[in-house]
Amino acid sequence: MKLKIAVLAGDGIGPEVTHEATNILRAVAEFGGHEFTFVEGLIGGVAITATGGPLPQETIDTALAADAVLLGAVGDSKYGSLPPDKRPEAGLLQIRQILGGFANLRPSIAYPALANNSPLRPEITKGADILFVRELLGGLYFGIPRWWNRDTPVHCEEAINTMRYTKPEVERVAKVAFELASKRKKKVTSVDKANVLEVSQLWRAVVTEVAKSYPDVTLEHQLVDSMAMHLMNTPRSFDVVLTENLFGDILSDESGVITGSLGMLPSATIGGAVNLYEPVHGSAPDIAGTGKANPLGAILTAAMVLRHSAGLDAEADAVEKAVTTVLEAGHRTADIARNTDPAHAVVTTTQMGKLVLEALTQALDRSQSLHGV
Ligand SMILES: NC(=O)c1ccc[n+]([C@@H]2O[C@H](COP(=O)([O-])OP(=O)(O)OC[C@H]3O[C@@H](n4cnc5c(N)ncnc54)[C@H](O)[C@@H]3O)[C@@H](O)[C@H]2O)c1
Ligand SMILES: CC(C)[C@H](C(=O)O)[C@@H](O)C(=O)O
Ligand SMILES: [Mg+2]
Repeated sequence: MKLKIAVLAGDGIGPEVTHEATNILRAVAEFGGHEFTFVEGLIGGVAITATGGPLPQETIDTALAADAVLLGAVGDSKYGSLPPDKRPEAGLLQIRQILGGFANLRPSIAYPALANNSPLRPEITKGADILFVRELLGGLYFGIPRWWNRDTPVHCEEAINTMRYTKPEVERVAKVAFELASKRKKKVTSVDKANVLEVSQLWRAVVTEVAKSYPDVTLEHQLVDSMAMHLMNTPRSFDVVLTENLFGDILSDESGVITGSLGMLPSATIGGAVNLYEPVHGSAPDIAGTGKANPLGAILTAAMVLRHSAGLDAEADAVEKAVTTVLEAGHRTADIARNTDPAHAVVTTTQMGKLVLEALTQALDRSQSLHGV
């Protein structure tokens, strides 16, 4: 099959982890005789430096002409004092809006091999397998009005963001959550703040209505504050967790504790003109350029590209299995090296990428010989 992938590596560790993810995609293409092409584009701080803005028109054109967009991360403290609409992050929000995907899927799995890396006890995390469905185009991120009443945040006395949702916006993302839950453990936990916010009351009413079309799926509602606590206390009790934009941003990072590291979490955004794939983590300026970045979130994101944009489910499974194999063999980047066997040296970003590539190549070789190819 043919797949044109726009690669927007971005800032900080973005290019480091994206490089490992594209290596995996190239290997899958080579083995299967697929034609994957990669077209690079600028976004974030690197785009500001090169062109003056965080999302050049050329990048928009590249992304819209692609079958899938693979993004690393954006964010650079150099541009930290710019107003929100000029910062690197604005490029990310704009590309999300332009591509139009509204359902951001963020799986969070407790890998048995990483059970001792989580600050949570293994008996709490064991078997946890959560899929966050985060609404990505609404809420406080995009609501109008938004402003501050002077030129800079330092001098302003008042600032406004608006949390706004319409019924169709909630309906369409809720349907995605119920569809996915009906193929999993058949439970949706909808997160809101309906005890205080009108927007959340609308959210709850619409989700309850959508649930009626999925009688085999159980729906529960949780208020976001206690949800943050339940997530750490009983992660195994959740299946699909449906949230508005900001609540999903916060809770999905929190779920990195279940997996063992934020660097392990992938995501895929579906429902728009072109699917957008990005690891959940940011540009991690504290470790950029040190070889400490964990590429597994980006590699697992590549697996989501294979599943959701290429229809290559077996290959996606093979990439995920290769990650598990490498973890089970004891290999660790620094972020997942807590309580590990001291016999295993901590590996760098590149070494981890190579290890997954080797495990994947071996698995693909085996499956080819099994099928007599
Ligand atoms: N999708 C994105 O592009 C995205 C997502 C989140 C944050 N950001 C941006 O990134 C910048 C830094 O934000 P932050 O520090 O709050 O969040 P971050 O996700 O970049 O980092 C949080 C912590 O997790 C660690 N970490 C993150 N990814 C890791 C990985 N792959 N391997 C090992 N450790 C990893 C970092 O070292 C840091 O200690 C900000 O400018 C923010 O806006 C971008
Ligand atoms: C960088 C930022 C705009 C982004 C978000 O808030 O959506 C990030 O935190 C994420 O989780 O993808
Ligand atoms: Mg986030």
